[in-house]
Amino acid sequence: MDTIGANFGEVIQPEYSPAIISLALAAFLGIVIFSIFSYNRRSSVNLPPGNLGLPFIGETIQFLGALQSEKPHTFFDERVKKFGKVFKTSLIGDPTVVLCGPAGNRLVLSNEDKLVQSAGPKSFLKLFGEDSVAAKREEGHRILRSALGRFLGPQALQNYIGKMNSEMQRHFDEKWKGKDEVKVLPLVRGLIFSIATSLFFNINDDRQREQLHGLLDTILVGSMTIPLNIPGTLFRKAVKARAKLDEILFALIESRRRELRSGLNSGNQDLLSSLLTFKDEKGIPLTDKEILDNFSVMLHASYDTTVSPTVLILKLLASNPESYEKVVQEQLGILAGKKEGEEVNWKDLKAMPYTWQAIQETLRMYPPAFGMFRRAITDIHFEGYTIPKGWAIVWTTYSTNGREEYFNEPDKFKPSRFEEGKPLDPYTFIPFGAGVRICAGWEFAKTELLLFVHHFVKNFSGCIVIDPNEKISGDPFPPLPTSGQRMKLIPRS
Ligand code: HEM
Repeated sequence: MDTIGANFGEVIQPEYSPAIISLALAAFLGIVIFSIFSYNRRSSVNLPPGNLGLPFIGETIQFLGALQSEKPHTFFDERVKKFGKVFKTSLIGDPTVVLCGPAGNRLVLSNEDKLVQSAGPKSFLKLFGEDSVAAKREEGHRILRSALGRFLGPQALQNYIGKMNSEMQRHFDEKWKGKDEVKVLPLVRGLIFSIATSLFFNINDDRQREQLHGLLDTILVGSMTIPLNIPGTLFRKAVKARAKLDEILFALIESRRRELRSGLNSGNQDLLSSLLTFKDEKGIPLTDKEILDNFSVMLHASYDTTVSPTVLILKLLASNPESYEKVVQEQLGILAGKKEGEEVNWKDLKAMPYTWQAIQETLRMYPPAFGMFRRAITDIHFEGYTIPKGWAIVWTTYSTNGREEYFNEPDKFKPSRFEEGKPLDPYTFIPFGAGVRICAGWEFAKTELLLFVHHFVKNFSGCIVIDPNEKISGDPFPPLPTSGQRMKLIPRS
């Protein structure tokens, strides 16, 4: 694993075995004891076929190993071939049923709080917070979604597009322009993080941004390890980083509260103001813990997921000149209607259908999220099998996105498959999930990705990926070029 955060604040050296081993150990330490009792007791029910793997460890190593490889879908493909689209396994300490294909996706994503509820690894919950939108359920989840919706909905986004534009332009001016060659991944990481800190907290100071970036990286590393809070572990480091992050963010909360009280801030300036001024239908504001946990989860959820398609779309366009030319023509058409220095606006984003098709095709070929875990809250009967109450359930993008059954010539980059008037079968293309837990930031991500491509085309007439065969793999997810994707740039004259 690469050293993460080496350029920022705290330098983090991976001193222990990688995430995959830690998670296996976590399983070994007995998180699954419950599960063993549970499925032995229920041996009379018609469980789906599959392999529960090694005692305690289950198939966690194979699962995370596949997600870290160039072919992350193999874990699912091999088992679908052997057992069918509904199979059992044991992952990260839990007996698990994986549901593949649109019918399985529909079952999980349209039955939140009826048949299933959110569930995630313990280390993740501890570090990102039990009061975050990703962890809360039922009414608590609904309230947090509506609090975040004030900041992430299309109405609010229209107010932030100017800020996103200036972050992008500044970034290209400072880090890309005048260079013959760049390493894309670290640059895009910096850009996406800067946009988050600017729009979430109105932090514009580079040193403070770098400090937060270092803390987030430490938390991300720790969230995929054994949740052992003892000196020397990566988890302990992550817990300390989360405490430091809270300290910084709490100071921001206090100072913003003062500004809001004295009328110096309008309440819709950024995510911070938006959460501080939110009240639910009963007039109850969010607690400080809810605000902090949601900052933490928002920083995480908006980061690598967006970095991955932002980097990979350049690779895919560079190797598909016909598609690249169409994107260029669309973007130049928009620029032609602008005065010197005038930036694109919300209306212009609606006039980028082909660019959006190319982004969707990138998300299809390289889904940033493999899917998500849920827990069965009742016995579920599906396709002749029973998924026992308490078992984990996985829905996955990898069961549809790359399969010939749903996408003709799935290995080819064909943005036209997303053309208007060519409806896709429901639940076959769901990079952002679906239903009540659909990604809260999907429109934010769409705006960021469209603006990134726009600014790239505005500044460069072309690019060449130096190593077109560079490995793309997750650590354990989302997919990223392993050497950072070096590219030659051709400036637009
Ligand atoms: C291309 C970029 C992104 C992708 C592919 C993506 C994908 C996803 C997926 C698959 C989920 C889980 C859905 C489930 O549990 O079934 C999710 C949840 C979430 N995402 Fe994103 N995401 C992206 C960007 C963002 C951004 C930019 C933000 C914030 C600004 C964000 C905020 C969230 C939040 C808060 C949740 C939790 C929602 C809930 O549990 O109700 N995401 N995302």
